[in-house]
Amino acid sequence: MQEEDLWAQCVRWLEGELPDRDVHTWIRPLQPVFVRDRLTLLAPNRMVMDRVRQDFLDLIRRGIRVSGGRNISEVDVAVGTVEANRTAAPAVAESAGNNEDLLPTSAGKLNPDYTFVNFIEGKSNSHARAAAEHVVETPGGTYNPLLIYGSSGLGKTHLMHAVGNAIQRGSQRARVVYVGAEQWMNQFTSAIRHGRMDEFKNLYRSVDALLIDDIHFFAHKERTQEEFFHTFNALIDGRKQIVLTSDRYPKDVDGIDERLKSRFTWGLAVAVEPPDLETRVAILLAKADQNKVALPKEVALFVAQRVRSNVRELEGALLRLSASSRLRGEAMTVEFARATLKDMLAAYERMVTIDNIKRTVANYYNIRVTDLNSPRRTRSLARPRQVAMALAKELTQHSLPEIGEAFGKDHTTVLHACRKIAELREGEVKYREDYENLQRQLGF
Ligand SMILES: Nc1ncnc2c1ncn2[C@@H]1O[C@H](COP(=O)(O)OP(=O)(O)OP(=O)(O)O)[C@@H](O)[C@H]1O
Repeated sequence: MQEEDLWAQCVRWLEGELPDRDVHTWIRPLQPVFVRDRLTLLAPNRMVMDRVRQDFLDLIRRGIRVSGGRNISEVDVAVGTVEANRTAAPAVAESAGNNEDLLPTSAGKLNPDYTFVNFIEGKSNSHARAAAEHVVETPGGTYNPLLIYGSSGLGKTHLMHAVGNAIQRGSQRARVVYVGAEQWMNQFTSAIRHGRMDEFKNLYRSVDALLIDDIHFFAHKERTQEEFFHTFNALIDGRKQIVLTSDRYPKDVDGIDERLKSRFTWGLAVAVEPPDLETRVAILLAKADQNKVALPKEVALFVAQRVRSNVRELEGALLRLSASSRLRGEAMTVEFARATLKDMLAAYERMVTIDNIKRTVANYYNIRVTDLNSPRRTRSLARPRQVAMALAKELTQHSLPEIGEAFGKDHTTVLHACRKIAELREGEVKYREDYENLQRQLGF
């Protein structure tokens, strides 16, 4: 059996064993990588990795066995992603628990494919991209540190590497170090254990550009934060560039020291948002082109209309399409895409109904679903209602009048709600965060 089919079969088996929600939230985001008798499941972030390890790994192992994968002797989970153009080589961003990692020689390598040229620009990421390009022109200048924040799979790491690659190209001698926050912490603890703190400090304080991914990981790690605080100060004082990524605006990350939080936003903190439809189509077409996959525009549109949560999932969909079309020798039509991505699309469609949105929003704001339908206009109800309407417009295929009807309002009220929420998200971090949290809870 093809390895890809083995995983697909295992997922089908798991569907019979687990609630839909668990399959959608924890199992589907995993990307299988088979190397000989070993299966590594790449999780999009640490949270997924930890949860899968804790609650689902045994069941997954059973699923692999009953799906005919008896030759697979080891199954594990790591954080990482399969790059579309290197199917067999997983870029494992951080492998948890490897405390023996030491010093920057073992820091992550810059990914040469993560360049500005390969980064598709859209409304959702143009600020972040412009800021990143500015940093390349004047490293250690005004945008120091540059902090890029936003949900998973939206190109933060890509942009960070693009900065590193460009600085490196500009000066071969520049010492650019990229490292995940977790790896940095492991190196730090390892340096303490082995009495190599001087070496650790010297190395990290002598770089020209330090790129640290996922700094939200520093939350509640006081000693690591303390050490990072000193590294940070030394680099900023020396006018060396720092680039950071985080899954949230730093002020909203609990468990990070206030001094550090404020330093994170000394330079520029810039968000990447989920890409709009046009950008999703452009990304799919560009990735297809890079990988020499003949992807018709209408298929790109079909996929982009449905796979909306993040770019990594778009890449996953493209990978599946190109692998199956090659394997089966079938042309890439919309029908073919519909059949090949059936599971993935079903999960999306199942998740997002207006009722589901109402339930999720009501739960988030601690109000009752019936409050969302009531004509009362108090702010505490009106805002969640507007948020629910805006989510319904963005995440479902329903028209404005249909959404209006579901809330007992007319379509102009829905339109007004969408505009109002867009404006609030633009202007206030709190609204942006609430909206993104809700999108995430709804599977986007
Ligand atoms: N605008 C874009 N153009 C081209 N590729 C993109 C774009 N945005 C994201 N990608 C691709 O999507 C994948 C995921 O992006 P990346 O790893 O940078 O996300 P991230 O925001 O760092 O996510 P995480 O927080 O989970 O680490 C990468 O392969 C990246 O190349």
